[in-house]
This record gives sequence, structure tokens and C-alpha cells, in this order.
Amino acid sequence: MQKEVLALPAKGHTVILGTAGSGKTTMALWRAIFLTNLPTHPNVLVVTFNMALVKYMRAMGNLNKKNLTIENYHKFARGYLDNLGKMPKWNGVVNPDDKEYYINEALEYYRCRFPEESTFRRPVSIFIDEISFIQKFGIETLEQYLDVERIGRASVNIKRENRKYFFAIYKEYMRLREQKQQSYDWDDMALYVYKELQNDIRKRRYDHVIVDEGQDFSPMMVKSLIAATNVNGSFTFLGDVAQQIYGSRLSWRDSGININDNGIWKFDVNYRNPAIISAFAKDIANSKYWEHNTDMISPTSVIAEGPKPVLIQFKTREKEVDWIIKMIRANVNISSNVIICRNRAIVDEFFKVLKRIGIFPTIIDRNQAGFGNIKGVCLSTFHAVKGLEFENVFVPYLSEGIFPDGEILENAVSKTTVLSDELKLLYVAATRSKYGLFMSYHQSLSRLFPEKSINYDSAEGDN
Ligand SMILES: Nc1ncnc2c1ncn2[C@@H]1O[C@H](COP(=O)(O)OP(=O)(O)OP(=O)(O)O)[C@@H](O)[C@H]1O
Repeated sequence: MQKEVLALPAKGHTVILGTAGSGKTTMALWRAIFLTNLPTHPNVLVVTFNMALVKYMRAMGNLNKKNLTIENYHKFARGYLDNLGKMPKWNGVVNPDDKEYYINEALEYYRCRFPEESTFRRPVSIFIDEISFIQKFGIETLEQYLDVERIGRASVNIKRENRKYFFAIYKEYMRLREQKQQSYDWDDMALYVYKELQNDIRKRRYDHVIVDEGQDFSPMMVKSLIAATNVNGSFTFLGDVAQQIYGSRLSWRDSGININDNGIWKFDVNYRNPAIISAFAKDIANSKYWEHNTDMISPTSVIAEGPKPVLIQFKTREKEVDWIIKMIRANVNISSNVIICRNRAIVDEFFKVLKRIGIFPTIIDRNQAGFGNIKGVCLSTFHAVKGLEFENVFVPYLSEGIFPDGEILENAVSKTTVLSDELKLLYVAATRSKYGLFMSYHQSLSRLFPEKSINYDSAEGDN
């Protein structure tokens, strides 16, 4: 089936949904090679989520082809707008902190003007969320907004008659931003790319576009990439909704992909994880905190073998760190290892401890990927590890307060949504393993851990 997909007609749209480890990235690369080798040597663009994955794909493909470009979405978008002379050289894109500041300003203004209107007294985070939805969906008018079915919101209720207030804040945010000559933010750049492409009559640079990790692309991002594809070319979308970890919840089904061209292909064979880890990952997805999605593909068969995942309990954080360091020391020269952390501060904490004993880990971030075939140890956040694989995966600090992230949960617009997102992080982490999965915690175990699962062993650490 993988081979069939690679050689699908070089025309029209194809959707590939696959469970973790089913070969989506592998297929994306082979499909790219197949297309670049066609007799006309067409130009092929592979777009993936972040720079670490771009680097991973470039290295896995070991490709040096003039007619193949691999980049992340924002590189593509900035490049296209720049090419049109529409990307300011400096400070053109509003960063998330400034966006919050502008939205706060807009809210203050409306609170003063309409002190009786309770909608304007709702927390700023709800407005940030809603404006992000408006942008990612490419909504431009109040009429469109009033009409649209609001998907992707777990439990925050906004009455339809109150949408006009949210739209007013959105418009005011845009006005404030324009005043500072900032034309885009990271959520609406795709809309502008799309709009420009609608009026761009030049020949498209890319004949074929392939999107990997597509579940985290907004509908507007996908629409703009389709618009950037030669009309006689092909568009291939690969993704796994179970690994949607950037909180948007929007579906590729709203992206204008024509599923009637080459259809939807589903891959449920997991080539990466040992059977027992795959079963454990399924238990994560069966949690009451998991928000279900009909596009989710569960693994049905598994190729690799390996030991049972383990969960180790420690009395203190120090003991937990000591144990992980001992395990890393034993494995660093014989296998590829990753320690997956809830945030960058924990990554830095492990980096320091490992450095002290003469082990220099690779930190996975926008400049650096990690590889399952290279011996050593990597450190990563849950978010940065997507798409990658390692022989041994360590997930420390699965303790209440740290996982789910206490601060994020505290400030959440919707706790249900946050809990489901955090659980998906654990799913992504567990499915990175080609062999061992070592989870640990100190004090009380995270409520998100699938304690009742029979697919792991638990033990007390060296307390
Ligand atoms: N047909 C196959 N036979 C053997 N190994 C395969 C096959 N297809 C993929 N693999 C291997 O399985 C592993 C997972 O593949 P890949 O990373 O492409 O999966 P993925 O679907 O992108 O995973 P994820 O979504 O979890 O990041 C890789 O090590 C890859 O080389």
C-alpha cells in the first residue's frame, strides 16, 4: 500500500492518514523522490511543521536535488510574501506576546465604551483563542463569522448573538497592529498568502506539494499551499489526528482538499513501536480525558518487538534525576536515547546534570533534529520531539503539577481542552520509542497517566 501511494498519479489531491510510526514521513520523502524523478523534472515542495523536522527529513532523504525544496510553513509563507515585496524586513510579524498586548488594549477600549456589556469582561485568553480561530479559518467578515459552525472548542460557550463583540475586538486588534505597520501574525499569515495567490497569475513555482505532520496545519495554511501548487500538479497531505498537539483542533476537512481525486488512504501498521508500546499508546488514547476524532487511525498490526514500558515511582525529584542519569550512563554509548521534558526549563535542568558528569546531550530545537540511528542522548520538549524516533525514550516528571502543566491548566480557557492536549503530548512521547519506554514521577502520579493499563510495569525506584 505504501508503494501504491508513492506512485499515485502526479495529479490531483491525496490524503494519507496513518497511525504513529506507519511510515508517513517515509512515504512523504519517497513520494517526493518519485515526483522529482519524473521525466519533466518537476519542482517539488515538501512542507513540514518545524525546523527540527525539516532537518530530520533532509538528513533522512540524503537528497541533494535542485528540484526538491524541504521547508517549514513559515519559511514558505515569508518567502512568498517577500518575493512579492510584501514582507517588511524588520518586525513585520506580530509575536504572540505583542498580540496579547494589542488584544488587551482593544478589550480595554471596548470595556470603557460599553461598560454594561458583560462579554467584554470575559478573560483575554478567550478572545485570543477566538481571534486565532477566526484567522486560522480565514474568516474575513462578520457575516462569515456569524454563519460558520464553530468547531474545535471543547467547553467554552460563546453565544452566536455575542459573536459580534468578538469580531469587534478582532477588528480593533487589526487596527492597532496596522498602526504599528505590522501586517501579519503567525496565525493569519496564511490567509494573506492565500489572498495574494488568488490574484497572482504567474506560473506557480511548485508543480507538486507534499505536507507532512499536516494535522497541525490550520485550514488556511493548507488552502494556501493548495493555491501555491500548479493546477496540473499534485497535492499530498499526510497526518495523524491523534498527534494534533498544537491545540487548534481544526480539521483538514475544512481545507479545501478534494478527497475525490485520489481518495483517503489509511495506514494502520505501526513499523516503529514494539507491540506492547503500541498497546500502551492505545490505552492513552482510551482515556476519559481524550477528545475523540473520527479521523483517528488506531494501529492494528505491529512489526517490532520490545520490552514492556515501565513506570517508576520516586519519593523525591533528586532520586528521580539520579536514576535517569544512571540509565543514560548505561545506554549512551550503545543506543539512541531521548529524555522528553514538559518544558524548556526541565530540558536545561537535565542538560546541566548530564554535563556535570561529562555527557553532552543534543538539545532538539529549531536548529537541531534527533536521530534513531545515532548513539547518544538527546533532550527535547514534548512539542519538539514530534515526528522523531529513538531506541530508548525517557519521560520523567509525570507528576501532578508538572504534567499536566500546572500553570497552563490554571490559566486555561477550557480545562477539558488542556487536559486532552496534554494527554496527546504523552501519546506523542510514548510513540517515539523503537524499543524502551521508561516513564517516571515523584510524589503523586499525573491524573493523565493510564494507570489501569495492563501494558506497563510499575516499580518503586531507589527510594
Ligand atoms: N514498509 C516499511 N518497512 C519497514 N520499516 C518501515 C516501513 N515504513 C516505515 N518504516 C519505518 O518505520 C519508522 C516510522 O516511520 P515514519 O517515521 O515514516 O512514520 P510516521 O508515520 O511519520 O510516524 P509519526 O507520525 O509517529 O512521526 C521508521 O523507522 C521507518 O523507517
